[in-house]
Amino acid sequence: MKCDRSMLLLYAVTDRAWTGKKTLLQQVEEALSGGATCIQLREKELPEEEFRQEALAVKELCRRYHVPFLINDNVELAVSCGADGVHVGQHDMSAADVRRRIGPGKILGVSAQTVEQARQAEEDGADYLGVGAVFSTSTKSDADAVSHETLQKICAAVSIPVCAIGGIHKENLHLLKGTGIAGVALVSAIFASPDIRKSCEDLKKLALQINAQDTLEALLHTNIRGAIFDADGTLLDSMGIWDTLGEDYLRTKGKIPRENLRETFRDMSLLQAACYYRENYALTESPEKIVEELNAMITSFYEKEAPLKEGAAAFLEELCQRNIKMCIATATDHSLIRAALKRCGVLHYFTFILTCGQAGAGKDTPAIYEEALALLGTGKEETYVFEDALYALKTAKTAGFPTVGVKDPSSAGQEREIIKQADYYLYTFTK
Ligand SMILES: Cc1ncc(COP(=O)(O)OP(=O)(O)O)c(N)n1
Ligand SMILES: Cc1ncsc1CCOP(=O)(O)O
Ligand SMILES: [Mg+2]
Repeated sequence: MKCDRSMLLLYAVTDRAWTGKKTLLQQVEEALSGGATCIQLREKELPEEEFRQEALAVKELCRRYHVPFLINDNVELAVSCGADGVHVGQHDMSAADVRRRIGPGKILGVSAQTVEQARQAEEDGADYLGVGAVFSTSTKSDADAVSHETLQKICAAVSIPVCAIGGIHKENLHLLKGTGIAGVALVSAIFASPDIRKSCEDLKKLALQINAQDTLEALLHTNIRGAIFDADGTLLDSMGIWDTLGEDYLRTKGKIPRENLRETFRDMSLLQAACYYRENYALTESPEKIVEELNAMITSFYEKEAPLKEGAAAFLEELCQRNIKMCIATATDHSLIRAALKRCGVLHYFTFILTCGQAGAGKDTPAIYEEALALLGTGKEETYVFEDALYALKTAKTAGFPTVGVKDPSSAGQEREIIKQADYYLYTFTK
C-alpha cells in the first residue's frame, strides 16, 4: 500500500493523553469510523513491548478499514510489526537511512519546516511531508512554527503530497485554503474530542473543502457555469501603476517627488490629485491639463504594459474549453480594460465587459454583479465571482454568489479576511 494524496486528507495522529475511560484502540476505531484516511501511532513513553502489542492491534483495525497504518519515530517496530510505513522528523533517523531500512514498498513520511528540508526529504525518498506547526499547539512543545507562506512554498517546491500539522481544528482549518496541501494531520482536534467520530466527520468535510489538491482543479469540478472576473488585481497585474504614477508624472515635469504619492490616488479623485501636485510642486499646467496628462499615462500603461497575471491565460482557456461563460466586471474605464485584455490575447474569452459606470454603482453594492449575471444568463449559484479586493468580494458573497478570492499584493493586509470570506482562494493561476 503506497501513499497518494487522498491518504493525507484526514490524517489522525494518536496521543493517549485524552483516553479517559476508553482505550486508545477504541478511540482509533472511532476515528476510523468517522472517516480518518490514515492513522499514525505516536507513542513517546510507552514501554517497547506494550508499544508492539498496541501497534499490532491498531494495524489489524486499520486493515479492516483499508486505511494505512504508520508508526511514529520507531523504525524497527514499524518494520517488525508490518506497519504500512513510518513517520520521522528532522531529529529522528535520517530519511535516507529510513528508506534504506524499510525498502521501497513502505510509506515514508518526513517532517519538514523549510523548503530546503522538504526538497532534501523528497530526494531521500520521502513519500509525503508533514509540515508544521502551522498554528500554535500545546500538543508538541518543541514544534517550530511554520508560516503559511512557507507551507505554500514547500507545496510548490516538491512533487510529493504535503499535509499540514499543528494546532489545526474546525475553526481554523479554512485558513489553509489554497496553500496546496493534500490534507491535514491532527492530534488534539481528534483525540481530545468527546465525540471523535463526529469530529472526524466534520473535519473531513472541511478538509475536503480546503483540499487544494489544486484549488484550480477543485474549482473546475464545481457546478461552475459562469464566471464574473474583476480585471485590475484579479486578471491583470495592474495595481502597481498607482504606486508610481504620481512620482512618474512629476518626473516628466522635471520635479523630484519628496514623498510617497500612492495615497494621492488611493484617497483622492484624479482632479484632486492634480490640484495637489499643482500646489505642492509648483506646476504651471491647469488641473484639467494635469488630469489629461495623467490619463494619457494611465492609457499608455493599459495599452502597452499592464501584464496578465501568470497562468491566467491558461486558466481562462480551461474555462472556455468547459463552455463556461465569462465576463468582466470592472470599476476601470471600458476602453482601458479592453485594450489590455486585447493586447494580452484574452479578450475573446469574455462575452462582455461591464463597468461600474454602466451599472450605475460601485462594487460596494451588488448592481454590477446582478447585471452581469442577467447578461450571462447563468444561475447565480453556478456563477462564480473572482475578486482580489475584500470589499468587492464581500458584496458578491452577500448577494449570494459563490466567490473566488485572488491573491494580489495590493490586498496583502486583507488576505486573511479574504481567505476566510471566499469560497475558494487562488494564490496563483499557475498549476
Ligand atoms: C504527519 C506528521 N507530520 C509531522 C509530524 C512530526 O514529526 P516529528 O517532527 O518527528 O515530531 P514527533 O511527532 O516525533 O514529536 C508527525 N508526527 N506526523
Ligand atoms: C506532532 C506535531 N508536529 C508538529 S505540531 C505537532 C502536534 C500536533 O498536535 P495538534 O493537532 O494537537 O496541535
Ligand atoms: Mg519524530
